[in-house]
Amino acid sequence: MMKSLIENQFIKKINKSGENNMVKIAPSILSADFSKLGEDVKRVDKAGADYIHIDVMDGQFVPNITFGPALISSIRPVTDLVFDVHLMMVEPERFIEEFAEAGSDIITVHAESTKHLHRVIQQIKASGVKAGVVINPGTPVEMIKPVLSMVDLVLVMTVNPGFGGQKFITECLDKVTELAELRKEKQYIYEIEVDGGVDDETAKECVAAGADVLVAGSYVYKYDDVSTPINKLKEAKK
Ligand SMILES: O=C(CO)[C@H](O)[C@H](O)COP(=O)(O)O
Ligand SMILES: [Co+2]
Repeated sequence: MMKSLIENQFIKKINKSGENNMVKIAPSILSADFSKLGEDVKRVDKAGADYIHIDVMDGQFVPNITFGPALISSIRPVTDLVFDVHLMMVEPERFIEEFAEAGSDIITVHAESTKHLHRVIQQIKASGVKAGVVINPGTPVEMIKPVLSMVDLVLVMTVNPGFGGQKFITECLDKVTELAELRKEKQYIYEIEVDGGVDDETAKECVAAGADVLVAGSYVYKYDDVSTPINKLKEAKK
């Protein structure tokens, strides 16, 4: 997608106090119907989604296998929405250029997945896309402090990664609050995204803690009319 369009959608909504005016919704296609994936992407686009969240799993970092760059390329023509690509793979540095080429707009890497987090973030930025860092429920914010000034997005996992449809882990919200406070104090520019177990109820807790972007898979795609869950999630900030 055009770089200027990404800038528009991505950064502009962060105002001077470091808080977004509205919450963004990132449906996870992990819960879409893979036999008609393009259609399922179009449906959430039409229903007002902000990002398309794409969960890449390698069967090693997490006990599940999903998509690679070829799938991202194949759905790229279907929508202009930001592709938010969540890499759950060991040593993501091996594939950053391929995922950027395939049409990613944001690539997020797990702090636990590489020995060279700082270098991978540099690599993502050099490939021309936004860079994000992800932390598992068992990982403290302390571990990513050295890279917070470099990233465009911080993703706080609110389930252990690997599967959709798991129960929300409330304790992770303390990290969202900590990241929101740090952003204000240090004038960082990252968005704070939460992923896992998000529905209309847990969304309110996420937004109250300081989340700017809500990933939701099973909650969105269980509805025939996906505008219903997307609107309910957006109401979490009203
Ligand atoms: O990264 C993920 C799992 O590792 C998914 O994005 C997440 O689980 C979304 O699914 P759900 O909203 O159903 O919990
Ligand atoms: Co995800």
